[in-house]
Amino acid sequence: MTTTLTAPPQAANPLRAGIAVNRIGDPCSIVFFGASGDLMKRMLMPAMWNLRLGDILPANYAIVGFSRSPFSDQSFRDEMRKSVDEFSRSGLAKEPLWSDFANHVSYVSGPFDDTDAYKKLRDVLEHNDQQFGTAGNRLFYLSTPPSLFATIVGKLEDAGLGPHQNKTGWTRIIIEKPFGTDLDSARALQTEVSKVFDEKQIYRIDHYLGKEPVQDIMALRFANVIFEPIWNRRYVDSVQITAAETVGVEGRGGYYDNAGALRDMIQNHVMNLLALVAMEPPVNSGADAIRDEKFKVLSAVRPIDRARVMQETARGQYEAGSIGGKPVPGYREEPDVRPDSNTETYAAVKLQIDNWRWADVPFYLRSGKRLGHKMSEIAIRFRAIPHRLFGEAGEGLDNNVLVMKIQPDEGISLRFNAKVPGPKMHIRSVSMDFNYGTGFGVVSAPAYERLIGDAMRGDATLFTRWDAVETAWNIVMPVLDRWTATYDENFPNYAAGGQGPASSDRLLAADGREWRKI
Ligand SMILES: NC(=O)C1=CN([C@@H]2O[C@H](COP(=O)(O)OP(=O)(O)OC[C@H]3O[C@@H](n4cnc5c(N)ncnc54)[C@H](OP(=O)(O)O)[C@@H]3O)[C@@H](O)[C@H]2O)C=CC1
Ligand SMILES: O=C1O[C@H](COP(=O)(O)O)[C@@H](O)[C@H](O)[C@H]1O
Repeated sequence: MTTTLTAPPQAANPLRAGIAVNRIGDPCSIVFFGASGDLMKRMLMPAMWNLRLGDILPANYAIVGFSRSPFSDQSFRDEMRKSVDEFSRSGLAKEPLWSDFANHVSYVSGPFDDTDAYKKLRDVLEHNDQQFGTAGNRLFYLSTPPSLFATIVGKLEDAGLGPHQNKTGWTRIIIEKPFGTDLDSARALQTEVSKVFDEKQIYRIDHYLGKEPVQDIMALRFANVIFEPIWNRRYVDSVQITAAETVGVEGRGGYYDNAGALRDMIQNHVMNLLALVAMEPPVNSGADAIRDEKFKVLSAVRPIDRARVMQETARGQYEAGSIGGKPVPGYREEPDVRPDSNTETYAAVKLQIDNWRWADVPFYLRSGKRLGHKMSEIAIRFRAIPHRLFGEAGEGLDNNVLVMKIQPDEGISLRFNAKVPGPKMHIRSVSMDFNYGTGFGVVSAPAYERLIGDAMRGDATLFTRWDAVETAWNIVMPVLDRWTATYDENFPNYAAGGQGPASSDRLLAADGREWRKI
């Protein structure tokens, strides 16, 4: 069978020239463990459908859902069609393509610790090789409660589905976050997974890495000559990394109340942003070269002194408030959250990187739920000008700030000072903005599409390697330990819809700085 590539729409905008879709995955069966779950419904199946629409799925593919719910193949397909209709960026699933796609979808029902269920799975995979030409290639996607990751990996091996038992094709595994709940549990999980899979076969997903503006951090830094010379302690005053959300726990209170913002966002997504923005240029653009540099810079993060955790961090928990004019309940009123919960829904941490490039440049990281706006960004604040030429006209000039806007309004913005038109020399801060949507005339694909496609092609660049996961846990552990051990009597301490707790403002004020407004 052959696959036709969809030609990119004709470029009216010169920036679009050269955008081509040529990222077709290898023939394979993809097995989604946790196929009846929330992530599958909202993200993973819509992503598969859009990969099909974009001709990024190979002609020889098969999709297998696996979970306990007793679906037949047909009732699972019907369920998946509903989720595509509701959540796919391409709108309602259209015929005849949907029926063709649905033919490639099947379902295995059973508990993840049941050996017989894996035998059924093995039969389905062998059948797929015959019927769809999937060539023995298998991609297992673990979208299940993390407590089941190790069990599933062990059972795959028991059923003869381990990568080293596969004599005809490749076997890879995508593992959802969180990879562990602390350093020890992450190491224990790694021990179990690595008994069956080699590092090159393991794809630890961090969906932030699949976001276009996050991938663009490397392009901005290493495909331009003007930024890298000033990307260091001589010119940079400080760096702020923010991942602010307006949503609360969205029906995931049971998970979140045992996680909190530090585990849920800082240890993985925000730490990956830090690594990309602070790392040295990799020796090439291969997965290992990039991940070597990410690991190196994370290793250079100064461990937070356990005695100073409360000075170097801030935590918060939201109380009832309003967002976009609508009242929302406090965290402790959310379903499955303990009424006296000590879990932080906001975390801020100040880090230092001990290397030649970044010595003495503070990196301020923050993430929180139920804040005033959704906003993820990296802001590089440059130093003040060394000499004031313009006397009073230059009083109170803002420092230059380069902002990489990850979402929403994906783009890059440079704040600089300019003369206000008129007879007098009056200077004011202005900004030069690039927006991905209008600049390239395309809407970015959701991260899961990019990441699943990459795993099908064996490109691990946008997945987190074990050494980085371990190092990121190492960085947050002193904070986790101290926060867990100390009940915060001030909780809840910020109103939903606001800027976060006052303690977070004090963290920066102590250094004579302020957070950017959310
Ligand atoms: N949902 C989200 O927004 C996000 C989720 N994630 C991660 O994705 C993963 C999945 O999350 P989510 O979809 O929300 O979880 P859900 O709780 O919605 O789904 C869990 C899935 O696992 C299945 N399952 C659970 N226990 C068993 C078992 N013993 N045997 C067989 N199947 C079982 C369930 O099947 P059944 O109900 O049929 O028993 C269900 O399909 C988690 O690792 C989570 O941390 C990461 C980022 C965001
Ligand atoms: O991994 C997670 O990410 C989401 C935020 O993702 P975004 O793409 O909307 O920024 C967060 O809501 C969730 O709690 C967390 O588990």
